Amino acid sequence: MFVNSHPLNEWITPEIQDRNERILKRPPVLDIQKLHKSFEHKGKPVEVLREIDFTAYKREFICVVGPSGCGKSTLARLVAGLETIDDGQILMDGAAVNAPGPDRGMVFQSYSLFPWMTVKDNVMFGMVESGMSKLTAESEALQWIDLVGLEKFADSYPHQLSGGMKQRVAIIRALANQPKVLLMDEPFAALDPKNRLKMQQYLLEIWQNIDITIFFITHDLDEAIYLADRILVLDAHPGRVKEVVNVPLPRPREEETFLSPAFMATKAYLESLVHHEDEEVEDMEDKLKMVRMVSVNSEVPDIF
Ligand SMILES: Nc1ncnc2c1ncn2[C@@H]1O[C@H](COP(=O)(O)OP(=O)(O)OP(=O)(O)O)[C@@H](O)[C@H]1O
Repeated sequence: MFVNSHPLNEWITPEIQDRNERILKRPPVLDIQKLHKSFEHKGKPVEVLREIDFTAYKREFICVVGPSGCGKSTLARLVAGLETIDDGQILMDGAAVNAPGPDRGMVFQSYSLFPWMTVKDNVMFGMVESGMSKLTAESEALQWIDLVGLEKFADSYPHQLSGGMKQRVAIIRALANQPKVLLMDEPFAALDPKNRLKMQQYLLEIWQNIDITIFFITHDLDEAIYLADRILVLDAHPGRVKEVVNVPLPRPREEETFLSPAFMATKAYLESLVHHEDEEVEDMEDKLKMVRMVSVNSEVPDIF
């Protein structure tokens, strides 16, 4: 008989299991089906994504990780409707994606704010474009600006803001248009570790308070574990789904989450999936053993 002995199962408590099951019963929001994508390179097609199948459910937080060049950004751009699909399909609430649309908001690493507009005008922009009156858009924009603590900067220009502030504006600008899915491609990669953590905390807080599914690309495993309900792990050349990992961590997540044995076990497991798979399997087993010892002794040794 097949026995399910996934290395992370021991960290899945009944509460986490219950939450995971509830998420999978929600309506699917983003449904990627048998997706293929190739690019031309020196006159020849190079396959970047092969047969990607993945479904994200309402209010789920998904992170996508994988080795450099495995097609993470390409996948985000396909979902955004910025690239054409070669084969397969992407459905948003059951409707095929073939162009950008207001149901998908986007935030990238490079701050895509309009430099000639104030913070308030940047946030208002999409709402006014979609037909909202300037007065209503302004009042909504100010509420969003308050939500991320930037009320004193509503009339500032992007160049007067720090990197973290700019990303807060980029996030609320995307959210102000009420998308169903927020696509984020390495949004915090340019920030220093302290500001990065702050931004992750902001994002979790916002996400917990609004009805949004987040599809977040990162190469940072700590970031993925801290944020996600499930992590889509891609393989490279061509990019394929290697595994979808359920994150065995309760919510809300705190800073201490990074030190928990379940976090460390998840990181060790993801490292074994993402980096040099073959030679690191034994190494991962050692790390997982160590994590088990730590949880028994409930002390965190310096080696972590
Ligand atoms: N417009 C394009 N034309 C040709 N090749 C492209 C194009 N966009 C991406 N590629 C190629 O597709 C592959 C996947 O790129 P992509 O940026 O999606 O990977 P990634 O996983 O996001 O990488 P990284 O983690 O390094 O950012 C790379 O080999 C890249 O050179």
